[in-house]
Amino acid sequence: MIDSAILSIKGLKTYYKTRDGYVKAVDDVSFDVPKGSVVGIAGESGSGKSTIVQSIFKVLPKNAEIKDGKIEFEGKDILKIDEKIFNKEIRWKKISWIPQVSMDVLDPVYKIKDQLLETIFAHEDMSKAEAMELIVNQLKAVNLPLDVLDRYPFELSGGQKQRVIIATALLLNPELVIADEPTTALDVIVQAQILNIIRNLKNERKFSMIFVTHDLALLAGISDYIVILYAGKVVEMGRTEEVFKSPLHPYTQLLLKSIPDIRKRKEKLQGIPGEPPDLINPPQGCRFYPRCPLAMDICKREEPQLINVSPTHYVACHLRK
Ligand SMILES: Nc1ncnc2c1ncn2[C@@H]1O[C@H](COP(=O)(O)OP(=O)(O)OP(=O)(O)O)[C@@H](O)[C@H]1O
Repeated sequence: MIDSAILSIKGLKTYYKTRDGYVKAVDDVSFDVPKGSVVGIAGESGSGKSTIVQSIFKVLPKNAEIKDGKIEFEGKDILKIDEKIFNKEIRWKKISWIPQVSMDVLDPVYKIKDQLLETIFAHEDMSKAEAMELIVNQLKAVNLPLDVLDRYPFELSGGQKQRVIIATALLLNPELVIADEPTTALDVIVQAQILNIIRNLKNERKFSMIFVTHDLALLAGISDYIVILYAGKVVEMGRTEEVFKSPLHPYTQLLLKSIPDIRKRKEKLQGIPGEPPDLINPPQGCRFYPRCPLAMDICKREEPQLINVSPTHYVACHLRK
């Protein structure tokens, strides 16, 4: 673990109980978020990204069970903190969340002003005038006109809604912000604007951040570290430049090959052949071996452990032993 980590996930196992057995969605995942840094979590759909985020923010669906592990925030295991205390003192105040705009987190029957006021009053003793001052400053920070305050969510565009969600997430000056696919479902131009806003606010306010995406290319411009997830396991992690310049896991290499390169327009894009495994009965050895172009015999039998190839770069692959 890194000494200056604001968040340290250790051996986290989050499973979902289903009629057919447990879905091992997050299976022994460990990584740190160094204070002040942005950690990107990337992986295909179903790799467990949202399950990690929901475990940290303590908003897992009812059939989820945390089977093992710790999530230490500022040195305290948040899994052991009582829900009432977590809600009053940590959720939104110290750790906050920017979900996908399509998740409809804004309540359709309340005006934007009332939603923002409610977030403040749930956590802070403050007069309405003070709260309004905070809200006005926050809207300016995300480049929204003040007239959105008297509108309902359905009267806003996708990009405007996402700005309101960012404003809400940053209202109470959190120390850790979890951005969970914050630009998915927005068009390319709006995506770039939202990323810029997040980047600028991060530089200004110096919070730490987890940035979840299925699009590895997005992380090049925003993250300091990258964690690559495959089927509920960390297969590689390191500084962003290490992962981009010398990807070691065949899965990371394939993910990088599937990023379009605007300089080589004619190059044919490669998807990754095959499907992720069934997480109720995952393969015994490496979970990637059925799709791995470099699979060896040992990969079917033995699960590769994460090993260091530099002080900050880790990979779990038998090729790297
Ligand atoms: N409530 C649930 N009950 C059963 N299985 C679930 C539940 N929620 C998620 N899963 C399964 O857990 C695995 C991980 O899902 P998760 O949503 O964390 O992945 P993800 O990487 O965030 O995917 P996406 O990018 O599509 O959101 C998947 O196999 C998914 O089908």
